[in-house]
This record gives sequence, C-alpha cells and structure tokens, in this order.
Amino acid sequence: MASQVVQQAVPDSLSAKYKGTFAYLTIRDRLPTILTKVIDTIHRNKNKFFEEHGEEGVEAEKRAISLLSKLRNELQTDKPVLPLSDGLLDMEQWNQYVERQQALLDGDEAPSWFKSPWLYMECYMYRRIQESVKLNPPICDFDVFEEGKTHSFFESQQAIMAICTYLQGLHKNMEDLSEEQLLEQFLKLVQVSLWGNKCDLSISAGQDNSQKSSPIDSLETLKHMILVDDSRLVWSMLMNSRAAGGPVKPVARVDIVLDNAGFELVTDLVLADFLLASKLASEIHFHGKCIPWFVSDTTRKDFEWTMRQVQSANHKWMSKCGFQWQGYMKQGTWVYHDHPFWTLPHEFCDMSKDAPDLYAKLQKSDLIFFKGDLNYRKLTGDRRWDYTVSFDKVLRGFQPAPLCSLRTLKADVQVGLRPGQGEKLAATDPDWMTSGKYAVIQFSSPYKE
Ligand SMILES: O=P(O)(O)OC[C@H]1O[C@](O)(CO)[C@@H](O)[C@@H]1O
Ligand SMILES: [Mn+2]
Repeated sequence: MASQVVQQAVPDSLSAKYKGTFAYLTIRDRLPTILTKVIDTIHRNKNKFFEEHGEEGVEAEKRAISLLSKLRNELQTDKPVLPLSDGLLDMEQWNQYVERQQALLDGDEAPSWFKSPWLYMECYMYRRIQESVKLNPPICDFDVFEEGKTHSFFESQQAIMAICTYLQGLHKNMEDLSEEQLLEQFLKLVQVSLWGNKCDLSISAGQDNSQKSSPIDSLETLKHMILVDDSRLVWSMLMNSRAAGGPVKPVARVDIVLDNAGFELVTDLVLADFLLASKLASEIHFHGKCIPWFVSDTTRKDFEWTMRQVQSANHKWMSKCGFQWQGYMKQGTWVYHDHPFWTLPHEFCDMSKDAPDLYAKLQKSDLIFFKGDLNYRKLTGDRRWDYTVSFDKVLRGFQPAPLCSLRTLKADVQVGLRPGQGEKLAATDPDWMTSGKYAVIQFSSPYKE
C-alpha cells in the first residue's frame, strides 16, 4: 500500500508524446540523423570490410545497412518496439522491459517511439544499432562510432596537452600544497571534468564538438553557468574520509561512472590522477560501457586506446601522464570495469533490484562521480520533476554510496534549483536546459544529516 502511494507521487517520464518538447524533437529529428550517419559510416567502410573479409564482409555490410534502414523506418512511422533476437547476454532483460512498458499503457497499445518514455526509446535505438551489427558476422565487432570518437580526441590535442601540462606542474609540488591550495586545485579539476562533458557527440548528432582552448583558462568565466555547485560538500566528505585513514594512508575508494571518450575522458583521467596523487583517494574505479553507446560513450577499447595515445604522444607532459596512468593500472590503484546494466534503459533506482551485483560493487565506494547528461537522466529517472524538488528525493532510494553528478544540461530535466531559478532562466534563455551551456555539480549522501 505504502509503495503504491510513493509510485503515484512520481511524475511521468519525459516522452515524445509531449509534442514540441526536446524529447519529441530528438526522436523526430536527431535520432534519424544519427541513424543516417551510422548507415553512411558502414557504407564508407565497405572497402575495409572487403580487404579484411572479402565478399563476406561486403555481404555483411549490406545486411547491416538494410537492418538499420528498417530501424529508421520503424522509428519514423512510430512502429511498436520489436523484441531483440541477437542472443546477447542482456537480450532477455531488454525483452522483459517491453512488458514493463506495456503495463504503463492503456489497453492493447504497444510501446512505441512516439508514445513511450524517451529514455527507453533512445537507449533502445542504440541497442538495435548494436544488434544490426552483431547479427552480421564477420563485421560484428565494428564500432560504428569509433571514427567520431578518435577524431574528437585528435581535434582536442591542444586542450589535452594543456591539462596534462597543468597536472604535471601540480605533481611537482603536490606535497607542499596547504589544505586551502589543495582545495583550490580540487575545485578546478572537478570543473575541468565537468566542462569536459560539453564535448559529447550525441547532442551534436555526430558533428565535431571538441575542446579547442585551454580548459583551465576558461573556468573563471564559466563559473556563473554552474547552477548548483555542491563541490565543497564533496570535498568535506573526502577530507573526513582522509582524516579517518590519516594523511599518509588515504582510505577513500572513488568510482567514476564515465561518459564520453575523447576530451572528456582525458579530463576524468586527470581528475582521477589528482585524487590519487594528492592522497584524497587510494583507488579509483572507472565504469565504462560494454557496447558503443550514445555516439561518444567510452568502451573498454576506447579507454585502452586513449591510454596508449596519451602515452605515445609527442609531447613531454602528455606522454608522462600516459606512463603514470599505465602504472596505476598495473599497480591496481586504477581499475576499469564494465557492466551490461549501464547500457540498459533502466532508471538507476532499479539497479538494486535489476543488477544487485553492480549495486553491491558500488556500495564499496566512498564517493561515486556520475559523469554527464545521460547518467543524470537515469539518476532522476528522466521524469517531469519540478525544478525545486531535491536531488536526494528524485534518486528514489538509489544511494549505494555518497554520489556526485557532474553534468552539463542537455535534456529537459533539472532538479535541486532554488525557487524561481528555473523560471528566471527560462525567461532569459529559453534553451537553457538543452544547450549544454549550463552545468550542475550535485551531491547526495546517505550519511548526510
Ligand atoms: O554524453 P551525455 O552528456 O550523456 O549526453 C548525451 C545526451 O545527449 C542527448 O542525446 C542530447 O539530448 C541526450 O539524449 C543525452 O542525454
Ligand atoms: Mn555520452
């Protein structure tokens, strides 16, 4: 009975059924554009498939394109969601999820692109792209988004060199920093990682969106664009946990649920390095995606590729970072994980029930950073919350450990604002929720008084 009451209080999901919303425009315009680009990418790689696999590769390319064209047609004509058939490990969970969505609709209506929750449909599109490739050996391991991700890394070279140089400068006198100076550097590197989230390739529908200038220099001018800044609460939490272990023996395990490869990933690695080197943390656990996702999200392959690229760069400080990072991986102070739950359409409040192993893993953390917009959508359930509802409340029990979302706003969900703040922004800048110009640093802890 009590849980029924709670459920009624939860607002509806964002959905393309609300005409004119960002969800609607995404499903109507941006997702078909992304699918067209995917088809084009596969087609452009035809010669490569032929060189690698002969005629079989070309046949597979044709079949994959035909499945993707069919998918685009299903989307544009609002066809019902079809079950997956590729036999991958998460297939059953996806197919069961349709039933959950079915139960939310009236009568015999089937879940479909313009009726069902946006989060579900957008995730489903990326999973179907994966299916279209997986069903077609020998090209089944082709990452349709790899070119864009590597391009964005190379386009951000200057900015990457700048933050690597900055980090190495810090390394030289880390031991001599006062607590206040350490706090100042912590706040800076959290903001660098935050603004790194501007560079995703999904919001730009695959267009280059890389970082050109030195990120450190722009932090001051960007500060007023941070709508909620809980970074000092995060700092206090880390300091408390450091005090528990003593200054020479840090105890905190920090997890970073990664978002985009390219520049953003490097900003996350720089933050992770700083946390270790400053002894604010003793180990860092990264979480990436098992399959290509939302155009630019980091997979294990992207993670390893980035580490190698940084290491072999023709730039002293960048390559020094790369060697240190490889060292952390070898020592086990940095650990990379992936889990199929991150590429399911579920809200994070479902994690303890639907992926108890992952939830238990996250419970071992002292602080979890969730990077990016999609993670924020999943933290909040991608629902039509009032702007002033608290961040704690919208997590709906998802509290494996203290957590902090670092997100630039690219979807029409935002909570934890001051009364009137959202309305004022809407009046002065109508695209404030989706332009990626604004950001939040929001913290929630199960241990907060
Ligand atoms: O890489 P991020 O920050 O998660 O952004 C991805 C976001 O891009 C979008 O495709 C833009 O709307 C959202 O659907 C998604 O939340
Ligand atoms: Mn992303």
